[in-house]
Amino acid sequence: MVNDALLKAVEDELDGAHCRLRFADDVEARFEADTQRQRSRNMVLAGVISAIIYCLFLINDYSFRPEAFATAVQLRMGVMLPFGLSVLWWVYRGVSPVLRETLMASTVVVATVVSCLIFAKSVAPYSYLDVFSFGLILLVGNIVYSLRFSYACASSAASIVIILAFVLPYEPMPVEAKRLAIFTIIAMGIFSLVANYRFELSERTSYLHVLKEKIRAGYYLKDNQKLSQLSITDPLTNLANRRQFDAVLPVRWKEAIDKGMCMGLMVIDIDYFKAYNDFYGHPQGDICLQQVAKAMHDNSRDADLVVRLGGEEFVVLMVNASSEATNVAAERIRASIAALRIPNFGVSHQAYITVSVGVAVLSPTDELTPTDLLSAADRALYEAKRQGRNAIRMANLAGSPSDGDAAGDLDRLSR
Ligand SMILES: Nc1nc2c(ncn2[C@@H]2O[C@H](COP(=O)(O)OP(=O)(O)OP(=O)(O)O)[C@@H](O)[C@H]2O)c(=O)[nH]1
Repeated sequence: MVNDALLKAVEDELDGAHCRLRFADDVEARFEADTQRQRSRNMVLAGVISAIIYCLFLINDYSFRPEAFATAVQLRMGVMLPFGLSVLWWVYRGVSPVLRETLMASTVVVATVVSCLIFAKSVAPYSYLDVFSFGLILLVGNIVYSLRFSYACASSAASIVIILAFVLPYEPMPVEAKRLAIFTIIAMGIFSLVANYRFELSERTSYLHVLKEKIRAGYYLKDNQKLSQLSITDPLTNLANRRQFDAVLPVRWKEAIDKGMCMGLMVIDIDYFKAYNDFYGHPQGDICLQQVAKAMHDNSRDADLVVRLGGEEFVVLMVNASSEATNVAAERIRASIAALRIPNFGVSHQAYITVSVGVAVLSPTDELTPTDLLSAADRALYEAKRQGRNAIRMANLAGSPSDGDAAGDLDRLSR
């Protein structure tokens, strides 16, 4: 379910959560998926503790009804214990929610039957006192297991009917004691069901609140990521903006020093863009900037940072690029923009939009700064403009990996 729909569903549930013990199907499925594992584990732990205590009741069997002790051992250890442990193993392995609740509720009913059989088997004088303890079985199902409310109601009702069926015809027990025991058991059943209801309701309501906050936190995170992305992106061209360039350049510079790599930088400026703007108008100028930016982006490697510094000036930052590779990349960009064949009637009827590129490549050291690289590329751009535009010029830098690159070669490349 997409988060918007889920959030709406959760809010709807919260609006009506004061008495509902089942969510709409989508939210219920999510609730089960999120809580099932922990719930099964809790139930198994509660089941193991209850099984131990159930078996410890053999001590009472031994002292109250020694003549039925053998039967009690057989029923508690030979029937109830294997049945209960099998159910717990099954639940631990993972079953559907319906089967989990049914299996756990069945242990309550089977424990009631087993306890009633032991009780009915004995005619010892105080054996009937055991009936008062049957209410504990209801407490286990409703509070210790915390069965879902409907299963708690069903298993409590079934257990009470079974107890009535065994206790009412049991002659050695005085009528007053029967009445008191049955009242006590029914009262325990009702009180524990009230607690069970409130527990499930608060569990579900808390879950909804937590889920709602989680979904909202997800939104905030996404919004923050979006905002961060916006703050480092040029809105017109979607290229990186100057802020991103200023943040990334020192990092890549340091990385290049550490790894002994060289760094290439192109400063790219659209030729006669003022004339274009004056002739076609500012909105058309924006479209032209977008086309030029796309060509730059499409003709750069993913690892290169393509930046709109401002106006019609761009930068491409290349790490681990030799002079030759940087020049080839610069030429690819220059040629791709010329190939757009965007007419620039502001200059002449034969003119098209072109760019001039200043290139600088060097191996960063602690003695140099990123500004040295930028200034050198700027000076090279000025040269390219001065010598006629639609050209690439390479800065002649001390420390450049190929100082000897001749401007003449670049001229040939660029024309
Ligand atoms: N449409 C548009 N124009 C812009 C934007 N930013 C800067 N400009 C225009 O870009 C033009 C830059 O002109 P100049 O700096 O004179 O450079 P040029 O005409 O390209 O000349 P050379 O660089 O010497 O080839 C100006 O007309 C600015 O108004 C923008 O975001 N959109």
